[in-house]
Amino acid sequence: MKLNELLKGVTLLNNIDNYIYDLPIHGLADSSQEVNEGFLFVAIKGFKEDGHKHIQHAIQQGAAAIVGEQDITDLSVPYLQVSNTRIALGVMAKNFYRDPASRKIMIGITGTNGKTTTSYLIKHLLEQNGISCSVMGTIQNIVNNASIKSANTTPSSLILEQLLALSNDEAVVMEVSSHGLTQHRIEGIEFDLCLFTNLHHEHLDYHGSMDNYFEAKSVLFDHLKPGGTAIINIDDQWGEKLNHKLLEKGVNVCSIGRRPESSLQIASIDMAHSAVHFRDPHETILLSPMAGIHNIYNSMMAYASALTLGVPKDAIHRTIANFEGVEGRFETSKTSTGAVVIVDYAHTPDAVYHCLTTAKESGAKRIVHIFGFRGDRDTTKRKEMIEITSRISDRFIITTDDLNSVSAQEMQKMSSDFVEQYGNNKGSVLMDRTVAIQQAISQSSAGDWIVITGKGHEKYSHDFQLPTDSDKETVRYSLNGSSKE
Ligand SMILES: CC(=O)N[C@H]1[C@@H](OP(=O)(O)OP(=O)(O)OC[C@H]2O[C@@H](n3ccc(=O)[nH]c3=O)[C@H](O)[C@@H]2O)O[C@H](CO)[C@@H](O)[C@@H]1O[C@H](C)C(=O)N[C@@H](C)C(=O)N[C@H](CCC(=O)O)C(=O)O
Ligand SMILES: Nc1ncnc2c1ncn2[C@@H]1O[C@H](COP(=O)(O)OP(=O)(O)OP(=O)(O)O)[C@@H](O)[C@H]1O
Repeated sequence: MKLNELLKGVTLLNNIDNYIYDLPIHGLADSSQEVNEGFLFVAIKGFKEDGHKHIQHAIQQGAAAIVGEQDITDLSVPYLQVSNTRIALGVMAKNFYRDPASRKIMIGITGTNGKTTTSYLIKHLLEQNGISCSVMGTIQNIVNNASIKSANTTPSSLILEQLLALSNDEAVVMEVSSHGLTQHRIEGIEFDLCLFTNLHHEHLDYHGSMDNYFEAKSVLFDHLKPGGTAIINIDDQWGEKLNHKLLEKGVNVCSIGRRPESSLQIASIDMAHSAVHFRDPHETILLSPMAGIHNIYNSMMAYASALTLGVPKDAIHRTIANFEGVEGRFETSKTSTGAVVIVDYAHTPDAVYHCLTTAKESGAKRIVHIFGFRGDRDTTKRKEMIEITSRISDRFIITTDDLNSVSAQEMQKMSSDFVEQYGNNKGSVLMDRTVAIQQAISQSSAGDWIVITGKGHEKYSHDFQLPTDSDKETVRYSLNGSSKE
């Protein structure tokens, strides 16, 4: 592609000679390590590194031109200065891959909790009803039915355009994180549906306040196509705020909630059968295929999405029933003594609350909760998490999650202090995650529920005593003596 085509929609801050616009560009890279002959290298000032420091490396690798933010004049290849390289990268990636999103049904989901679950539910409903669907999110990306590892919940704009170009699927459902939004990873993408699940305490280390976090999430809705629909849980206070904001702007909103003004109004929820009765406009019953009130909301969000895209109601009701759940989300095993073991990805106070409450509502007589804190991540949510577990569970064990740059000793001390201060005499600390799980399982009996939260589908990032790589494997090993299925 010629440089002038690539630059459509990009405002340059410096003057370049006209002949440069004819330069052929063979590829785009935002990492100097990925530059090949004839590529354009985009220098990004990141959180850890400054891409501008790698411009010479990119040129050695064969870069034909450089885009950056700094005022640079002495390069051996053309230099194009822009005010924001993350935005420019999005626009150029869209041009380079010829805007694949414009030929697809695009669905974006944001919110603190429920994005992954809702996206898998939507994929299921669409595919069962004849619409092939790619998924991009935390666990993996799935394109043309093949799994592709995901490094981020929301990929960089370059990877996103590459995945979209690869996809032959008719629809794409993607999780859109607040980091992704503030870092312009969806620059240039327009969505047919934008969903808001809820907003709770999370990532305040990054956003500073709930208001900033909300503003970051709201940006997704600026990416709605004209005529697109916003689907919002207005039982969430931030969802209600977003609903007002969008209605004032004249956006189509399908709101979900208990209030009479909800487009899909919940009349009642029957927890025993995971069922929601709603007025649609006549009373309808939707059965959630997964336990817990949070999953009833996730199911309603998916229902509203499929309905808006034209899937008939009866087909949705029929096909939602055979949804098999999502890896690492309330995954259930049973011990030989009749105790229940849950592996769940809850790592926010609200998710922990929902997970433990669901265990209780599902018949737990005694809950043993095993979880840990992530090093270097939002430390302000820890107290709330301990308060919640000490209120709902009968016993809790703080163990190791991802330490990141924090030492095991420091995390152990912090955990012990928190247990002592806020643990209501129910907590203890056992840093080896695998031993904590194994002991809890071996000491359990019928009626006990061992709820292991935080890691869900993820592999361990530390070595532990048992020869296992994830909570699921540790549970299997503790139950059967082997970590394999
Ligand atoms: C803190 C953060 O969000 N970082 C994201 C950001 O990285 P960055 O641009 O700051 O990267 P950097 O390492 O400082 O490097 C700057 C630039 O120098 C370049 N470089 C670097 C080295 C070199 O030799 N040559 C070179 O060119 C890099 O390629 C990069 O372009 O942009 C990258 C591309 O989009 C992201 O992959 C990366 O996510 C990191 C891995 C991350 O962990 N992010 C988390 C916080 C995150 O984004 N999480 C959300 C989900 C949150 C949730 O659970 O809800 C997500 O969407 O994943
Ligand atoms: N609608 C919801 N409301 C509150 N908690 C939820 C909801 N849906 C799921 N959860 C809880 O949050 C955990 C993570 O769910 P899920 O992966 O669907 O959310 P997510 O938004 O994708 O999370 P992340 O951004 O961390 O990947 C679940 O294991 C469950 O405990």
